[in-house]
Amino acid sequence: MYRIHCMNNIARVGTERLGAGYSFVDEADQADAWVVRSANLHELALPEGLLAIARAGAGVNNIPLDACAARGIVVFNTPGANANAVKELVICGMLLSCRDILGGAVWVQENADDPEVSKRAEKAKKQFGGRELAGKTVGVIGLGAIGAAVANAVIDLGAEVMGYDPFLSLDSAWGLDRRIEHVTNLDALLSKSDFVTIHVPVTNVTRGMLGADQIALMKPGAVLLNFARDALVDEQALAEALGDGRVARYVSDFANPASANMKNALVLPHLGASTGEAEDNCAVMAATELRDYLENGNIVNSVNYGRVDLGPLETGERVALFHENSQGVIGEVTHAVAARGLNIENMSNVSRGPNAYTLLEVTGSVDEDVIGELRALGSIRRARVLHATK
Ligand SMILES: NC(=O)c1ccc[n+]([C@@H]2O[C@H](COP(=O)([O-])OP(=O)(O)OC[C@H]3O[C@@H](n4cnc5c(N)ncnc54)[C@H](O)[C@@H]3O)[C@@H](O)[C@H]2O)c1
Ligand SMILES: O=C(O)CC[C@@H](O)C(=O)O
Repeated sequence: MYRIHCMNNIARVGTERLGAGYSFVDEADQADAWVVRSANLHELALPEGLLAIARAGAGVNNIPLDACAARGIVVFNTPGANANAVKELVICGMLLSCRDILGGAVWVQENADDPEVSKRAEKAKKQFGGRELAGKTVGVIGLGAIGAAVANAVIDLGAEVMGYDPFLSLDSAWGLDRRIEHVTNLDALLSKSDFVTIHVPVTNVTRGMLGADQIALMKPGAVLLNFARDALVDEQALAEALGDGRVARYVSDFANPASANMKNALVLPHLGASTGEAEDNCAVMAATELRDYLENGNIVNSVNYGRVDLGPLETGERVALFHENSQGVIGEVTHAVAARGLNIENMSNVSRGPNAYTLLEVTGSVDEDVIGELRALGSIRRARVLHATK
């Protein structure tokens, strides 16, 4: 029985996906794995027995990835599972910034009791008008699951699209509409776009990537949309640009004391992934990843370890080893296993920086002595044996 602790509530289809071999515990330090949405894990102690963390969502800036990797705690996310929900809200944000739709709706509410409201509406409406998205240039920074979906959608609405992503994956590239102009210079995108929308993860490299210098390059009257993370933008510099009208609007999914008080800003309470469909997708994907790791030793969609996939564990046993990425470790491991009369049928090894993971499929019985011997090797940080259950 594996014990799961949910740091945030996740959709029921996800907990059901975990199934009979799983129980939910209230105490984080008693769990084999954590499931999390946006809770900040940076300040929490990582319990000795914690094997994995699944982020039901895309962004992992709330999780100490390196500290987890060093301890052999695999961190997963759910790539693309909430992308459609975010795409729809980004399009909504663009359209809301084109005309004063919210102002118009408030005007109607305020005049609801006036029997002359329909006549007066025809006069009042000119203050809420604006422009169309069609024919404008939209600059998309980051063409992953969300950015690519936004780029394709706005091109279908008649906009011109410039896309910037120096690390574009082959999968994303295949899915992009051919009419999207691929730009390699962020400054060019900023100076030509009527709408700029950012869809990159926040990392030590991207933090503050839209700083005062980049904001100064934006086309006068442009709109900036940020449904990725607030830390990507220098919001103090942006407040000044919004104040003097150089940037017309800021549409952000991240309420904080700075953005909530900005002039000409439309700020939402982190609603991008808040649809039933996205929550279900994320919860099911997170649960599937956890099961595959806990039961089979496979690592799929991890953000701090490479991919290992030996398929389902149907017969025999597997040994999962986290170790230093250093010369001679694999030799020591295979030697120790062979000395115990176990035959390695299949094996996969991945490394990322100083950390490595090796999954061995063996015939023969892996008893506690073997595991104890492996653990005694100086380079091994965590060893676990997995038994076929069928
Ligand atoms: N508002 C929300 O509720 C919500 C929901 C989902 C995701 N997000 C945020 O959006 C981000 C993107 O999500 P996604 O699902 O598209 O992730 P993704 O991993 O599919 O795409 C990110 C893209 O950014 C690109 N990139 C990385 N560094 C870059 C750089 N310096 N310049 C340009 N491109 C760069 C990558 O190559 C990748 O294509 C997440 O990391 C998360 O922070 C927010
Ligand atoms: O869980 C959420 O509600 C937000 C998730 C979102 O920010 C993400 O990065 O996937």
